[in-house]
Amino acid sequence: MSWWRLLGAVARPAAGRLTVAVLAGVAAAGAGVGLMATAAWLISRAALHPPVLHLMVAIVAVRAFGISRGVLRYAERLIGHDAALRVLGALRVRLYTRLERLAPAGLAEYRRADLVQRMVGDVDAVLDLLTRVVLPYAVAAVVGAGSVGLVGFLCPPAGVVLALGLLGVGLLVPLLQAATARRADGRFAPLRGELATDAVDLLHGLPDLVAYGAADAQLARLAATDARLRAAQRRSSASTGTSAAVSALATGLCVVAGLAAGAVAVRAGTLPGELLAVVVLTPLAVFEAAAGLPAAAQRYAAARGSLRRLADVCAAPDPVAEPDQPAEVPAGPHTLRVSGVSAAWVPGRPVVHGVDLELSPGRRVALVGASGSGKSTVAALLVRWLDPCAGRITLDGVDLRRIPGDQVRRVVGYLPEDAYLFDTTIEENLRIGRRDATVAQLRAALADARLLDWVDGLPLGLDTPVGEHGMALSGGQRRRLALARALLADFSILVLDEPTEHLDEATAAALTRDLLAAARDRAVLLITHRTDGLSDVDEVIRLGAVPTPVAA
Ligand SMILES: Nc1ncnc2c1ncn2[C@@H]1O[C@H](COP(=O)(O)OP(=O)(O)OP(=O)(O)O)[C@@H](O)[C@H]1O
Repeated sequence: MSWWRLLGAVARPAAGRLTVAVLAGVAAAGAGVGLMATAAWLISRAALHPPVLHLMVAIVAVRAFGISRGVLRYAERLIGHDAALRVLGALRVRLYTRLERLAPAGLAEYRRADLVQRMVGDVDAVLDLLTRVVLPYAVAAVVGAGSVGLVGFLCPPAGVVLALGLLGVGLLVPLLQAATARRADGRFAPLRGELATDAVDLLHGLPDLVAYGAADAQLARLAATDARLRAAQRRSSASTGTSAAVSALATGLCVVAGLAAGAVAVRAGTLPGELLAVVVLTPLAVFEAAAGLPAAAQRYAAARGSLRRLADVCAAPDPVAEPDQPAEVPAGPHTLRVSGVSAAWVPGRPVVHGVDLELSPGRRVALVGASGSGKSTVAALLVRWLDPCAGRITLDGVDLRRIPGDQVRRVVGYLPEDAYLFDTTIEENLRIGRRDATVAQLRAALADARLLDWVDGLPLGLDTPVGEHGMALSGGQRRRLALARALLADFSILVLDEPTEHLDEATAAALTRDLLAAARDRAVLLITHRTDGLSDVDEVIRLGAVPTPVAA
């Protein structure tokens, strides 16, 4: 998807508001030009001492233009920002929805900090694009054309001078600026993404970097990226400064040239003397409206770089293809059957081969194997984050490829090894599983995960904050809380990925026992490194080996 298509798609619902903002901007700038023209005429005319009644219309017009200019400018800002913020919101939702669809397999090539930079900084660039590029250019184009018409009507040569000056400031200077600074402006967004990634890497890895004495090298890398960003900013600022100077010069030249053309016209008798000031001073107000155009052109280049990065994410291919004609998820109880399945993250390089397993209500299956043997890949297949490259997975006889991923994930719940706990209360973390759960249901899930006594003993109970990444809890408590959340969501089939990783033997054995008991009549696939303590499961499947029935 190209960046302008993306912008068009998210901006369409706000097109009406944007148009009103442009109209208010045109009216405000028009009032500015009208104020200057009327005031110029009024001063010239007043110098001839006419009866004051002859000046009344102009006096009232000056007042009306002066007051309405401020009011209209306020309206333009208000409506323009309202429209742009709506577009921003729509773009953020679109990007988030896309990330949701891509995660996790489709995001492998992106760094997290860079994605955050895209979500925040690059999306914000759209605000700049609409309020500081589109609006000023639209307003300057309309007001410029109108003013050239007015001045040209009074004194054609002065109109030509004004038209040339406006073309110079609005088109020529931005084009020259783009030629000198386009590369620098377009590099801002990627360089900011790189800088964010380096900074987050440094912060996360700081203890290891300090322990190995490698912090200086990482800092040097960060400094080098920062230096490249500063160099780009310096180049861009130099070109902005030059453009501002050239624009000011062009404005001055236009006024002088307009004065010369007007004076010639007055001498030739084609322009009444009191209109000379109108011809000379009106361009000042028009150039005020056009003065921001070179900076707008620069912002355009930077915003285009940001939008391209967003369009890249939106155009990234889906890791799994959603069905054209989706099948209904059959009513429970559910049975998931995996037959001769192979899977690859990279096409042509399968990492699991010929896996068979069945998860029917109440059945517990353990999936064991060495690190890297593909256990988590099997989990990804079951929740349809990945489709098999050979073999078949069915849910109650329906091929999983025919069921939309979201619906599969309503039946099959995945509890990853590092289930994320949000930096909020125990209750809010549980409610991710089921938003509308009653307190009794929350307590029941905690009881099933053997966490209720501990929560009841806390001074704040369910309102206890868990800290960033659940750091205020022990490793075992974190996993039990994540399990309670999964139980609350009431999936028919639960895939538990290394739930006892990094726990001591006794805690791990107790947790495994508890979670298998808590799953009750649900089907459970327990992925684990540990081969001991699996006496409670019905079958142990060793990846790459023949399945070993443990109990009937
Ligand atoms: N999102 C991904 N993109 C690309 N390759 C991946 C992805 N996830 C896993 N792999 C690759 O698939 C292979 C199997 O990895 P997987 O995580 O399934 O193994 P595992 O048995 O769960 O390992 P561990 O026990 O260490 O967690 C590895 O070679 C890994 O590099």
